[in-house]
Amino acid sequence: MKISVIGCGYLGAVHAATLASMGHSVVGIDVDHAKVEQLARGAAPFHEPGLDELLQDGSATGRLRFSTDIADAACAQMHFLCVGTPQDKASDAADLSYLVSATRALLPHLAAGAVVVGKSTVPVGTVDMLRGVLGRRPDVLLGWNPEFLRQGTAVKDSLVPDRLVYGVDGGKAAAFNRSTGAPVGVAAALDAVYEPLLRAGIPRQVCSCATAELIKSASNAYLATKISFINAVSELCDASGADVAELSEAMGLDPRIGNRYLHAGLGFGGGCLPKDIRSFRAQATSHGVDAVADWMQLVDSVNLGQRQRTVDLAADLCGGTVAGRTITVLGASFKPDTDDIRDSPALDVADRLAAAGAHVTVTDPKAVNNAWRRYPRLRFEANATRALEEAELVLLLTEWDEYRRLSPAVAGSLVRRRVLLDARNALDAAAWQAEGWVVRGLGTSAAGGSFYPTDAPVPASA
Ligand SMILES: NC(=O)C1=CN([C@@H]2O[C@H](COP(=O)(O)OP(=O)(O)OC[C@H]3O[C@@H](n4cnc5c(N)ncnc54)[C@H](O)[C@@H]3O)[C@@H](O)[C@H]2O)C=CC1
Ligand SMILES: O=C(O)[C@H]1O[C@H](OP(=O)(O)OP(=O)(O)OC[C@H]2O[C@@H](n3ccc(=O)[nH]c3=O)[C@H](O)[C@@H]2O)[C@H](O)[C@@H](O)[C@@H]1O
Repeated sequence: MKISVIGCGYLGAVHAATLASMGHSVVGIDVDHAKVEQLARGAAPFHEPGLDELLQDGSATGRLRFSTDIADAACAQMHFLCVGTPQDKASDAADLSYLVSATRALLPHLAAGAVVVGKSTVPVGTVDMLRGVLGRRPDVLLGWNPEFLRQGTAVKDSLVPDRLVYGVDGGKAAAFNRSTGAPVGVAAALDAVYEPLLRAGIPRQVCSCATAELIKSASNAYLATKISFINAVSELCDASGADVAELSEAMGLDPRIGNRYLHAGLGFGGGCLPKDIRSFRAQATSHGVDAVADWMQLVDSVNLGQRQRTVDLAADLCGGTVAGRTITVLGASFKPDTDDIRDSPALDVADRLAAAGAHVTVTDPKAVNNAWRRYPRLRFEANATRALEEAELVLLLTEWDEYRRLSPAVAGSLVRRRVLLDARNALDAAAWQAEGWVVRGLGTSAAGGSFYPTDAPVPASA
């Protein structure tokens, strides 16, 4: 099928490349000339494992090309909208201006009966709004197919997704021919696009556009909820002498709970979860659903609280203040296996430490080039060994494999003081302690012995 993908960032570039790998003829359109030029050369403009190979295959087979000219989308019958929907500068709501301008730009190039499907994450009601933008083109079909890929595993997540969601006008009842049961309209077009995935047994759920929009928002809100829940509990663990890693491992063994997104630490960042929970909050508020709005507010504040908790713990480990201390931060990206620094918890913490007077060196295997210009207070060093030299405190803030594999003995020979704050609870604390390191984590610093306050009243039964 001839397909256009409008917006070739972290989502769109991967979507375009995976569609080409499924045998479709794809043109990716973006307004960013540098990005398009790089993609056209078969080089991903960001670090995403497996993407370079897919781009090169697509270009070698002639099935994948990129352009800055929206007129090049005219050859396609199917168009995927993948532009950004960042947080509005003045509120919690999503900024839909890129979506509106991309749809307006596409409008004059739509063939008769074309299908336009959005993949960007949007507030409920966006499809209805865009139908207005499409205006006098009742022949054009519009639907929503939210995306659930994660950066760092985006190629695999696209080729083997957990599920496909199709939001179509009229929902499930309108998506299939009453007598034959065959899909029609947007559902039929999406089935044709994803035929190899459906053949492999990937489940697809067909629903109304409003439901599809909310499935995506609610999914990210739930993931964020799980993370903030365990992080709130981690604070209780610290206050009571329990260990959150052992706690979450045991909780996760219950299949009704599961252990994924139950890893306590510095919390979530990135270009999606933070802005999506704020957008969800704004949606709930505008629909008068206070419970969801309050819930999202709490999830957000617990998450941001983890950053200050880490800064406070760093000060404790430096004897009360970080001012004048030499600190090394391992990790700058918002999670491992990506160079994306959007709302990176690691950089936020590093910058707060520098603002408090510490001399902070940040190292990262991939994200240094993205970060150094935006954080003038921080010193960047791509080489972890050099970054560790003379440190009085080491913070692990993004758990790249390279840092998980660090030898405590070698690291110990580089630093001035063997003090480690593992804010991702990712390292083997015992192995580091055996090399003379003082190790603290978030919710994992139970020092053995009782934390029962000595002045607490003795229970009557004791
Ligand atoms: N990054 C991710 O892992 C995922 C992102 N999403 C959603 O996908 C959407 C895009 O996110 P990202 O790819 O991360 O953002 P991004 O910022 O990396 O990419 C957006 C791209 O759209 C381009 N663009 C803006 N206006 C345009 C226009 N009028 N015509 C053509 N191109 C235009 C930009 O130049 C940029 O390259 C967001 O709604 C996000 O929430 C959904 C699932 C996963
Ligand atoms: O809408 C999106 O853009 C995407 O957002 C997330 O994907 P992503 O942000 O790429 O990365 P995740 O692996 O979900 O991690 C998000 C953040 O949560 C943190 N995290 C994750 C898991 C955990 O147990 N604890 C934790 O703190 C990570 O360090 C990271 O900062 C969702 O997982 C995807 O399903 C969704 O498609």
